[in-house]
Order: sequence, then structure tokens, then C-alpha cells
Amino acid sequence: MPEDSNQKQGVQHRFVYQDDVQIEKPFDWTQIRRLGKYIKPYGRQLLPVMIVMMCVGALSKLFIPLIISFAIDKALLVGNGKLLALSVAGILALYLIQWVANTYRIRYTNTIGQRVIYDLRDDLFSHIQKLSFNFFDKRPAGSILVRIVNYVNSLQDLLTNGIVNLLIDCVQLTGIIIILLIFNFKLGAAIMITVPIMFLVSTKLRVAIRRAWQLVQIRTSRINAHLNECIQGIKVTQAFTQEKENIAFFDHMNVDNTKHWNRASTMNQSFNPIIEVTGAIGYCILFWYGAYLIQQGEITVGLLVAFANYIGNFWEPINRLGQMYSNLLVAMASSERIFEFIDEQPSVPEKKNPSELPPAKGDIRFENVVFEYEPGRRALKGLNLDVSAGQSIALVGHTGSGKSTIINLLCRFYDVTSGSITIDGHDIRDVSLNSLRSQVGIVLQDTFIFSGTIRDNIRFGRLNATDEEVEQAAKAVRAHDFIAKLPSGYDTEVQERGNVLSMGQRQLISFARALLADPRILILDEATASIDTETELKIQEALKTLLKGRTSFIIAHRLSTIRGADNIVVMDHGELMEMGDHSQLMEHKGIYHGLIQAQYKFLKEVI
Ligand SMILES: Nc1ncnc2c1ncn2[C@@H]1O[C@H](COP(=O)(O)OP(=O)(O)OP(=O)(O)O)[C@@H](O)[C@H]1O
Repeated sequence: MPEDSNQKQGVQHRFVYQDDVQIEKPFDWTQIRRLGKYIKPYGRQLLPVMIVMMCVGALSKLFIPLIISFAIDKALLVGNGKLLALSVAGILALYLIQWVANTYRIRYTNTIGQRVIYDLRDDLFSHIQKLSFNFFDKRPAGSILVRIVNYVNSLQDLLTNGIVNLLIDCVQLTGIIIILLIFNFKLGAAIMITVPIMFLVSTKLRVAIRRAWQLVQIRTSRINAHLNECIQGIKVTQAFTQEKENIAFFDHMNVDNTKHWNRASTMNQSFNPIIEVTGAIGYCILFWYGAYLIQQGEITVGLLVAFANYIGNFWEPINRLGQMYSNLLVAMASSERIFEFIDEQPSVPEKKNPSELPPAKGDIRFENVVFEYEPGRRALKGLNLDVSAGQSIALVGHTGSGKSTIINLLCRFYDVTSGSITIDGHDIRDVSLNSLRSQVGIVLQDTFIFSGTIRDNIRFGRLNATDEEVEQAAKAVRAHDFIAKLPSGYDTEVQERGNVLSMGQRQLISFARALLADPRILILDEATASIDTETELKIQEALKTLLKGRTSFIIAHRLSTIRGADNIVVMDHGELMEMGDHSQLMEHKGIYHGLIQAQYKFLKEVI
């Protein structure tokens, strides 16, 4: 393969974005019933008014052509001015009634639709908040986001306008058909020859057009995902000088998107002419056959005008029904995906009537703990560990040895595959998640800073903390000095992920956050990033304050932390290999000794 094409293929296969495979689903009553449950709470209050308004609007529209017909035959053609004026007034009154009814109907439909969407979005978000870690392990954040935003929005149209329009159109169509057949069966039946053609074109072509637009939508989503990834990873891209490749990949996606857009747009443009031609055939039949029936004396001119009016009103609902049908198929797929999330049960279930974990002393016991993230791959292979209240435990070991897993299990982000973990003798599976997690504080390596002020970020540890308490916590972990030097002090706005702050500063903020929460058990995943000695000293002092009197687990990377720990647990391939304090383990000359030697050697070489 020539180099050029090799390169091109490489670029095309570099980023893989998973699309939602099915963009439409067949009509499904279960979905409608589930959606119906969301409408029910508002039904009794708003539905009756809405239905009355809908019927008034549809009926007043149906009567207008009849009055026109009456006005032509009985007033215009015989020169009865008074009756003509009365008819015009009647038509005006009907238009007015129609306008009022439609205004209120739209207002009520929108209210119901908005409330349903609000409830659905709320349910989805609160449900996702409760789901366990393994749910997020399996899904990219983008796909979760799309379900909350796009799929819920795509239901909005169906719920606000779709269902009501469907009812109005059905009432209107039935009304027109009855009137046409009653007033002149032969002419009515002749016009209706075009109905099946119109219906077929409207449904089939609409579905094809909808599909074409959805393919465009998929391409646009891919572009968005790629843009998002490229912006997030811009530093890596520039560091590895991959800008050209990224541009080439983006171009390839852009071309693909434009190609699909052109196709969908061409199909779209063909829709109206087809509908117009079919409509025109209907008019031809009406005027040709209608003129014949007038000559025969079977119908009046007024009735012919009324029929023309009805045909005009006839295509509109048929056209909309076709569109509604294709919207419904998309809504089926959207609601299925939304309910799929809502039905997802947390893999870490709460007991039916869980007891509350009493204020913990902090004695922790891991007994024969086996854990598999995926069946057959053991991340912990029968861990036994006893930790007394107030002890600090440093977890060390090679990458992938199971250190974070121990912490994930203690917080019950996952449940043990077998064995048990107890706090002060209480199995953590028997107590409520809230009472457990509120007593276990966690400071992660990748400190998450939310958009907001520094004060808000510290207060995240305890939302009802006063400003003084926030500042006290910051002072205790030596964060106050740098915060005070920021342009607006504690009120300085930091952006998502806290990009304006250094690694060390972010860590100090997360310490203050943890101190404010004041948990009995503290978990600390130390940052590995190199920080200057002054900050390192500050962090060590802050750590002392933070750990005082608490049972703590530290995934340790710094020699200083390891030395100070009461007990050092050395993990290897999911097994506890060594345990003891620093001097004991150094004497033992095992894995720990090797790790420390390697670190010293590295430091010596660097220094
Ligand atoms: N979410 C996950 N899904 C599947 N396997 C996982 C998951 N998280 C970790 N593992 C696997 O479990 C094992 C232990 O991982 P763990 O994260 O506990 O290691 P660690 O000692 O904390 O490593 P590091 O020091 O690199 O953070 C590894 O083999 C890892 O591949």
C-alpha cells in the first residue's frame, strides 16, 4: 500500500465513535403506556380543557366552508346583501372562536408537554446519580449526555404538539370525509381517489427523508464528539504534533457530513412538489367532475366552492399525519433508550431496610475479600486486613496491583465478589450507603474542581458550613495563604476542572474540602505529579492536620508519607505480600525494599 493511502487509512481509523445503531423503532404500546404515566398526573387538571378546545377549534374550522357555500348560493348569487353581511359576520365569528380555542389549546399542550419533559429529565438525572460505578465503566460520558439532552428533546415535540395534532387531524379528516359524502356522495368519492396516493407518498417519503436526516444527525454527533475530544486533548495533540492528522480526520468527517446533508436536502426538496402534484390532481377531478354535476343540476356553485375549500383543508392533515408517523418511530427509539437507563438498577443495591452506620470509631476489617471487575479476572485474591481505629495505612505496590480496588470496595463503589468488609463490626452491605459514605471522606488523585468560587468548592465537603468554617478548614491545611493572594480571594471563580490552579493548589483545596466534611475514615489517593519542595512541605503539614485522629488509607507515592504511616501494606497482583512499618519492611528486604531502592536510585539520578 502506498504511504499516502496507508496514512489516510490510519487517520480514518484513529478515532472510533460508537453511534446509536437503531434510530427508529416500531410502534410499541409499552412505551406509550410508560410515557402515559408521566402525563397522568396532569391529565385530570388540563386534559379536559385541552380536548374541549381541540374539538371547538376543529369544528369551527369545519363549518366555515359550509357558510361560504350558503353565502354564495343564498346571498351572493341572488343579491341578498343583508344575508351576505350576516354570513361574513358568521365566518368572522368562527375564525375568532377558532383562534381563541387554538391559543388555549396550544398553551395547555405546551404546559403538559413541558411538565412531562421536566419530570422525565429529572427522573433520568436523579436515577443516573444513583447508579453504581460499573454503569459508568461501560459507557462513555458522551452517550449518557446524549440521552439526557437529545433523546428527551426528541420526545418533547411528540408530547407538546404531536399527540394533540394527531387527534385534531383525525377529527378534521373524519369530519371532512363525512361532510363531503353527505353533501354529494359521487363527487366526494371521486375526490377521495387521490387520498391513498397522498397518504402513501406522505408516509413513505417522509420516513425516507427522516432517515436521511438522521444519518446527517449521526455524522454531526460524530463531529461534535471529535471536536469535544480534540479540545479536551489539545495539549497532548500539540505536544505530539498531531495537528495535521487531526485536521485530516476532521476533514474526512466533514466531507462525509456534507455528502449526507446534500442527499437529505435533495430528498426533502422533492417532497413538496410531489404533494402539490397529487393535490392538483384532486383539484382537477373536483373542477372537471364538479362542473359536470353543476350542469346536471346535482350541485350548486356554492357547494363546489365549499368542496374546493375542504380539499384544501384535507391535504394538510394527511401530510401532517405522515410526518407524525415518522416522528413517532423516532420517539419510540428515544423513549426506549431513556427507559433503558431508568430501568438500570444500581449494581451496588441498598438493602430493603438498611440500618444506619453509627458514628464510626474506625476499626476496619477486610476478611477473605475477593473481587472481580469482570468475571474471571480477579483484582483482589482473598485479602485479609485488620485496621485499628486511628491508624494510618499506606497502600503501596506496582501499578495495577489492586490499591485503588481496596478503596473502591471500602467506599462500596463496588460490592465484593466474596468475603466481607466491616466497619466497627458492621458489614458495609448492611448499612445505608448514605450513612457509610458520609463517614468516609475521599481525596482523589485527580482533584475535581467544579465551576464556581473557591469557597463553593471547599464547601462541597459540607454544604451548610459557614464562611468562617470554610476559612478555618483552608487555614488548617495551609491553603489560606495562596487563596488570600488570588484576585478575589475565596470568591475567585475557577472554571471546570480548576485549570487556573496548580496541581498542589488543587490538592490543598481538596484537603480543605475533606477536612470540612470531617469524616472518621479518610481515603487519600496521593498525586504523583512532581511539586516543588515548598509545596511538598506544605502538603505534608496539611496531611498531618487532616489525618489526625482518623483511620486513613493512603495510596502513597511520596517517600515522606510512606515513612510516617503506622502500617504499610504492600500489594502485588491483587495479593497482600508484606505488611509492617517502614523499618520492619526495610529489614525484611522484600518488595517494599525494592520499591524504595528504586525510588532512591531514580531520585539520585534526577538530582
Ligand atoms: N473499572 C475497571 N474495570 C475492569 N478492570 C479494572 C477496572 N479498574 C481496575 N481494573 C483492573 O483491576 C486491577 C487492579 O487495578 P487497581 O486500579 O486497583 O490498581 P492500582 O494498584 O490502584 O494501580 P495504579 O497504581 O496504577 O492506580 C488491574 O488489573 C486493572 O486493570
